[in-house]
Amino acid sequence: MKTKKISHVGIAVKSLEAALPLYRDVLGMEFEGTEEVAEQKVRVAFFISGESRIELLEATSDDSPVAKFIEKNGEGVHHLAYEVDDLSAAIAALQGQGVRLIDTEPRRGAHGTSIAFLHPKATGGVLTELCQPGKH
Ligand SMILES: C[C@@H](C(=O)O)C(=O)SCCNC(=O)CCNC(=O)[C@H](O)C(C)(C)COP(=O)(O)OP(=O)(O)OC[C@H]1O[C@@H](n2cnc3c(N)ncnc32)[C@H](O)[C@@H]1OP(=O)(O)O
Ligand SMILES: [Co+2]
Repeated sequence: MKTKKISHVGIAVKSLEAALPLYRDVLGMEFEGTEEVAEQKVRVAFFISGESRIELLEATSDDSPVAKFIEKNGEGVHHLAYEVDDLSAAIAALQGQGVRLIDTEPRRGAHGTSIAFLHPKATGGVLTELCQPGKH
């Protein structure tokens, strides 16, 4: 498996609306819009940063991974996402290397991507997402 660029950095926030001015008006980043990703129980907002993005994540329910994360750690960096060309092949390669995965099948991510998470216990405490654009 070979990762390409950093697709995005996911940041857990309590409220997208409250966090938006920092990224758009203080840091001066281009705001791409918001989207709900029901399967992940999040609402996300994207900002463009060069060839990568910042993904703000707001929980849409109490049992959302993001709600649990904020309860435990407060707001902050939640995950790193790398782009891959072929997510199914990447998952198979990781399984072949015995890497602990959260998702053994591609799931639907934001703006039509296919995504899969590696377990933070397998990645030195960094929740890691693989992301294939325009697949789902
Ligand atoms: C929209 C989409 C997209 O980009 O397109 C997204 O990004 S969706 C983004 C939101 N979706 C996700 O995050 C889906 C993948 N995440 C998950 O399945 C879950 O959050 C897990 C990572 C498996 C953790 O859930 P679990 O119920 O096990 O919670 P837990 O608090 O008991 O955590 C188990 C251990 O993992 C650690 N842990 C939990 N979340 C972590 C995180 N974000 N980064 C690093 N470590 C983390 C905890 O501290 C704990 O370690 P200790 O045992 O040492 O205390
Ligand atoms: Co993400």
